[in-house]
Parts: sequence; structure tokens; C-alpha cells
Amino acid sequence: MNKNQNNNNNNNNNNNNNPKINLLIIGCGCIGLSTGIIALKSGNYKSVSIWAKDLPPNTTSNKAAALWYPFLCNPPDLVGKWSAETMQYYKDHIINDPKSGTITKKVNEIFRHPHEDPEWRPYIKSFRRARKDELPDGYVDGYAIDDGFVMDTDIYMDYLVDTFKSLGGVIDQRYVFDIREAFVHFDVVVNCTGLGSRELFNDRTIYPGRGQIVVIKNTTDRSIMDEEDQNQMAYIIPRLTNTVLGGTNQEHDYNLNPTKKDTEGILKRVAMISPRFAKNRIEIQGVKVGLRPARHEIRLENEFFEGGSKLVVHNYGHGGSGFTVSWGCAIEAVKLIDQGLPKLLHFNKLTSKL
Ligand SMILES: Cc1cc2nc3c(=O)[nH]c(=O)nc-3n(C[C@H](O)[C@H](O)[C@H](O)COP(=O)(O)OP(=O)(O)OC[C@H]3O[C@@H](n4cnc5c(N)ncnc54)[C@H](O)[C@@H]3O)c2cc1C
Ligand SMILES: N[C@H](Cc1ccccc1)C(=O)O
Repeated sequence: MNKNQNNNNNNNNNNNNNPKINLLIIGCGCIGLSTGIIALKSGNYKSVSIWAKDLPPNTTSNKAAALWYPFLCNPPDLVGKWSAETMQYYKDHIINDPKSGTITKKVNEIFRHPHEDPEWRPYIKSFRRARKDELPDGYVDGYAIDDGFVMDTDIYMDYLVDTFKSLGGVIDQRYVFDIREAFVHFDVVVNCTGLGSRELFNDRTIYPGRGQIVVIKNTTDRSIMDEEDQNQMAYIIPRLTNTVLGGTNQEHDYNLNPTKKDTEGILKRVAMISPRFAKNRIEIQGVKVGLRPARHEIRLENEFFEGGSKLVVHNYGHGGSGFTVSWGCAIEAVKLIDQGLPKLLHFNKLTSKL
């Protein structure tokens, strides 16, 4: 019988011959929670636990806009694949659940200069070029996605926590100083620590992309973004209960305090794309700052420790697209566990004979 056929005398929907193990995920942002939910839904684990220093609403994920749209995230082909899988997951499992705080909204990215198609275009069937009537004055080109998704971040993050717990997941608030603390209790750990991997795994290639946003009461019929200057962007992202104006992306900037200068800059840039959102015509509800886990590319791979007796599946570095690729990456991370387990078990069998 090959590994992928259901094993009849197996009393679970285990789609491989791996024994059921206790799984640990470090991180309770959108990546850690999505990974935990996919793992629990697979039925392949005795238990799934999350350890995290910060829990919602105090994670970077909670500071996000958050809409489905690839930004500041690589490698292009895999981001295309994972964002398409994530879009399908939203359609199949999230959008019809009113508790998720997720709605569909048209998305327009607009440009002051002609642009090629984005690299992720081949993966997104609903992609089209913007029509002239969708372009504000001064803009000559654009993209459009008519079935875009946008999450009220705090509602959505609480929804992920509730879903994870309702499936039997357990969350412990604790800081992990050294991965070996986790190895005392678990053989397999999924690393979903985002920017935290800089310390926990000494990955100096991950760095903060500081993002400031202004949350307002006013709303509109579509998301519209100008990111030609990727550090000083202009975007309007209407959500279920409010609208997000953005945005900034200041690399290697750890300042978590909102600045007046950035708020003024965002409002000035946004008014250029839509005068309806001029400063004197909007009602500001709040200003937020988050540090995107920016990296040259997402790290989604297996790493063995302690001579092969411990497995870490890395799932971090999603930059400005954590919500856009979360479900595709979660599915991939759980597949990586299945692939890594036989090596781990073989090693442990060998050493248990010693
Ligand atoms: C202003 C802004 C707007 C954004 N808008 C969007 C958007 O519209 N669409 C989109 O797709 N993305 C958006 N993003 C990006 C998105 O927010 C991130 O990609 C995403 O939040 C990353 O999720 P994460 O779970 O990896 O990280 P986090 O949310 O940072 O979670 C990391 C978790 O790991 C924990 N942790 C870290 N180190 C340790 C440790 N040593 N021990 C224990 N726990 C640890 C933390 O406490 C936390 O629980 C935006 C980001 C910003 C800043
Ligand atoms: N992804 C969001 C919003 C955004 C969407 C599209 C382009 C640029 C930014 C961010 O990181 O700020």
C-alpha cells in the first residue's frame, strides 16, 4: 500500500502512515493560527498547541489593513500559487461565515505610468485591467479584481482564535527564549514567529517594514491603491465596520509609535486619489503601526535539529501579504510535516535501539 492510500484499519482520516504526534506551533498571528487550523482539520495529530509571546489583539497581524492582495512578498511564482490557494480557501470556508468579519470588495491598483501585468497574474482568474472610468485624474493604468476579499482584522483574528480552540487547539502565552525549550516536550515544531525569527533562529535576513495606517469611519465601494512609491503609498481599504487609509513602509524602522508626520503624509496622498477623503471630510477613529516581517522571500521549509531527532517547519517572512498567502502556506507547512516525519521516526527508531 503506498503512503497516500487510506489505511483501512486506521481509525482516523490520516492520509499517510505517520503515527499521530503532539504538534507545537510557535506564534499566534494569522500565520500560526491558520497553520494550526489546517493541522487540526487534517485529523493527523494527537494534539495541536500554540505558544506565543503576544496574542490577538497584540500581534502584528492585528495591525494590518487587511485585504487579499500580494505586496512585499516573494518568491513571485510561489506567492502566486499560495495567494490563489488562499483566495480559494476564503471562498470555500470563510466568506460565508458572518462571524469572520470578511467581505468581498472590488480592488483597483492604479498607476501614473503604464504597467505590465503583475507576476501573480497567471494564478488569479478574476484579474483584469482597470477600465478608464475606474482611474482617478492623473492615473493612466491599473489592475482590477472584482471579487477581492477584505478582513476587519480584529474581528477576523478573534474568529481564527475561536476556530482554532473549537477544533481542540490549546493556546499558551509564553515567550520562547531558545527552541530547545520546545524540544523538551515536542519532536515537531512549526515556526510562525514572523519578525521574531530574527532572534529565535538568528535569521538576520528578516527585518521590519514599518507600516502606519489611519482608521476612519467613512466608507466607499472599493479598495484603491497607489503603491508606485512602495515606501510612501496611498491606499483606501473599506472594511465591514470601518475603512483603512495608508500607508507607509519604512525598512529597518522599529518605531511602533504613530507619528503625526506619517498621518499627515497618508492623508495628503489619499486625498490625491480621492478628494472625498480629504482631511476635513473624514472622521478619524484611530492610528495604528505594525512591523511587517519583511524578507527576501518567505521561508517555508523543514530544518532538522539535535542530529535529526527534532523537526522545525519554518513558516515566516510573509512581508505585506500574510493574510493573502496564509492558507496556502498553512497547507504547505502541514504537508512539510508529513514529509519530514518518516526521517524523524527512522532516526528515533535507530537511536531507541542503541
Ligand atoms: C500596516 C500594515 C498593513 C498590512 N496590510 C496587509 C494586508 O492588507 N494584506 C495582507 O495580506 N497583509 C498585510 N500586512 C502584512 C501582515 O500583517 C503580515 O504579513 C502578517 O501579520 C504576518 O503574520 P505572522 O503571523 O507571521 O506574524 P505576527 O502577526 O507578527 O505573529 C507572530 C507571532 O509570533 C509570536 N512570537 C514571535 N517570537 C516569539 C518567541 N520567541 N516566542 C513566542 N512567541 C513569539 C508573536 O508574539 C506573535 O504571536 C500588513 C502589515 C502592516 C504592518
Ligand atoms: N498589504 C497592505 C496594503 C497594501 C495593498 C496593496 C498594495 C500596497 C499595500 C500593506 O502591507 O500595507
